[in-house]
Amino acid sequence: MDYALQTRNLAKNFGGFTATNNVSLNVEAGARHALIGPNGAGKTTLINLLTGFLEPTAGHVILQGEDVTRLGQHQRVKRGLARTFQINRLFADLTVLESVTMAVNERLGLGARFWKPVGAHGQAVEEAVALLDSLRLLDVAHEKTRSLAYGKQRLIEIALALAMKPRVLLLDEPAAGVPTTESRELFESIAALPRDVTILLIEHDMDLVFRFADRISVLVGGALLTHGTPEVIANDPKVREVYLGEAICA
Ligand SMILES: Nc1ncnc2c1ncn2[C@@H]1O[C@H](COP(=O)(O)OP(=O)(O)OP(=O)(O)O)[C@@H](O)[C@H]1O
Repeated sequence: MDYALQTRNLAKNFGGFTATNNVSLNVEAGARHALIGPNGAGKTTLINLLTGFLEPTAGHVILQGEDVTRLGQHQRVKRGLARTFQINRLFADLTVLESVTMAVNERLGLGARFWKPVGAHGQAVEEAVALLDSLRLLDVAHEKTRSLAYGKQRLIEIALALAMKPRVLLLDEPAAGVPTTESRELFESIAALPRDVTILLIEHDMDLVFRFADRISVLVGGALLTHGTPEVIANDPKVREVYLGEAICA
């Protein structure tokens, strides 16, 4: 099996509290893999361990077969790991095209030269335009990011992560705070991303998870409860017990 991202017996303690408990996760190359679990299950902590924002207490993170446990965040990005955040991190006063061009520039090592006219960096602009086109965002290219609907802003954050040309994209609640009317469209755009980008997604909205994911891992109390296809997860009594009272449907 070809895995894009794996953890081996990963653990994280905060003082005497175990937030990540011996997690061995396998994310297949090309998968749309969702990480679910109740509040406080340790999903964000696990993502932070994967990106290198947090150092594990024990265990390993393996990115495309390479042990990256000792590498910093920047080095993991260079090796193809990108993420989005739960909170909005856009520069409100830049246009969509300026924002994405800046991200491409950063990857190309040209620095974040957002004070220069975007026309100054032909290659980066061309690439940014192609990226916006693939996400059906060209019509808003010259609008300020702050003027856009929140669902579109979240999509632009994904565009910024894609500008890093990742092999693995970690999406931390991309639909958080997005009205239901917009979240469907947002997920359609995420579902249409090319399969050469593996996606690991944290999402609370079970309806979106079951529409989107082809693999699901369930975290409870910092440990992996189970994993499998959406059908297997939806019919697992252990999972139903955890989500008692919440709708789980395949
Ligand atoms: N820096 C920290 N110091 C101490 N405890 C922490 C820290 N970060 C997280 N925790 C604790 O670890 C547990 C897991 O938190 P985490 O944010 O990873 O869960 P989550 O599954 O992402 O939750 P949610 O769905 O609510 O975002 C929680 O009990 C949290 O209080």
